[in-house]
Amino acid sequence: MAPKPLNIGMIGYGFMGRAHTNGYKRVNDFFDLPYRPVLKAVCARDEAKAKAFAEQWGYESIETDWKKLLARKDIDAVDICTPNNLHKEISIAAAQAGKMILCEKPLAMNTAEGEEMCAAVEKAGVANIVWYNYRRIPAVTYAKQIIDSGKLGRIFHYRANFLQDWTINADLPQGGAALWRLDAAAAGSGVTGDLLAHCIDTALWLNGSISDVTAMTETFIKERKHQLTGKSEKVTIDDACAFLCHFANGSLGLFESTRYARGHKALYTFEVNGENGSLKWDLHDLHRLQWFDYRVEGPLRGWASIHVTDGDHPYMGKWWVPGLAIGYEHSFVHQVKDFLEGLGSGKPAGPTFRDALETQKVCDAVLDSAKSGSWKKV
Ligand SMILES: NC(=O)C1=CN([C@@H]2O[C@H](COP(=O)(O)OP(=O)(O)OC[C@H]3O[C@@H](n4cnc5c(N)ncnc54)[C@H](OP(=O)(O)O)[C@@H]3O)[C@@H](O)[C@H]2O)C=CC1
Ligand SMILES: O=C1CO[C@H](CO)[C@@H](O)[C@@H]1O
Repeated sequence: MAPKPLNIGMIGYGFMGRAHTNGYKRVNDFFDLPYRPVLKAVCARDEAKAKAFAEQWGYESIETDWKKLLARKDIDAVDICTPNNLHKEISIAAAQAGKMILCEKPLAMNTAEGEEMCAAVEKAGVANIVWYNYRRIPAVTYAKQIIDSGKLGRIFHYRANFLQDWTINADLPQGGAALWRLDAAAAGSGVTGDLLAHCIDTALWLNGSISDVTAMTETFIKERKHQLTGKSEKVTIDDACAFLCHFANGSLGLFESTRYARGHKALYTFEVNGENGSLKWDLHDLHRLQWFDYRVEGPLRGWASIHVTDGDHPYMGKWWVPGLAIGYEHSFVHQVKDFLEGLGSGKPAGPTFRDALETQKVCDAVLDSAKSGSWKKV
């Protein structure tokens, strides 16, 4: 049966606007799905840029006011690709307008906002998902399958890093286009909500819930010129954050993120150590899963490198031939695929707003702990 059209209204044409649109455009060419995204409208304040984006990527129309987009009868699903301070207002209005919602991460600026957003989508009964896309890199999904099969046995340790170096320059301003991530009013927090949120989402998915945390944060450059006011203003986001935690399954967690790790652009790694084995993954080598199986006897026991590109690996059967790798952008194609399949089957793909609220709660506990210098329950 031909897939049913699903009209997308996307807000924001930046980094994520491109990544999501690429996902919408390619997904039906590779996967058999009950729905087909239709690029109905893109919305942003800058009309000329929105028009140029619509032309280049194939959107049928543009809007410059997201409220007008939500009022349109021909939009089924709203995709929120704006800075974090708009996620709540747009999500709640979209839910009230009966639209499905695909919202970028972090879900919200804080837990209180996230709670309101969950209440709104649940009251309206609209499909919802948050773009924690790293779950859908085949090697990460495969790690989930291995852990869920029980092969690792009891889990002792979970550790993750997300390292970047793009804010070391003290002359970099804060606020405004592109640099909104340095402005707490637009971002909510620094690396905690921007980068650790990804690590936390993956960790909760792979290793279950986190009970309590102790954290430290640092803001290395204390003042930066603000692009919107033109004045030098205090920087209130966290430039670096590290935390320890207990998972409900008894394992210990260790997480670190910074934008001051010279030489690292986007080094996301995680490692899980269990009684029978360990797993390691690295975004720079994203199709590979390192696997140590203690139950292998004799001199062959050691770290093995699984090239997650076989037809029976998650998602891979629909791409090329075994052995040929795919990349970062495919995680967004896979997220669209899972969302559309969830609509068809009635079993919603995660992380839903409610799932992503758990990540938000951990982020808030981490920031609270760093402020108070004490352990915080999640
Ligand atoms: N899942 C992931 O791995 C990633 C997630 N993200 C998340 O995606 C979101 C967007 O990030 P990113 O794409 O990098 O941001 P960009 O700065 O690249 O793009 C932001 C977009 O939002 C638009 N925008 C801003 N304010 C408004 C408004 N009031 N009304 C309509 N449009 C508006 C801007 O257009 P204009 O100025 O013309 O209005 C711009 O197109 C963030 O929440 C971020 O955390 C980001 C990167 C990776
Ligand atoms: O995954 C990511 C990569 O880095 C970006 C910032 O530079 C983040 O916003 C994003 O979520």
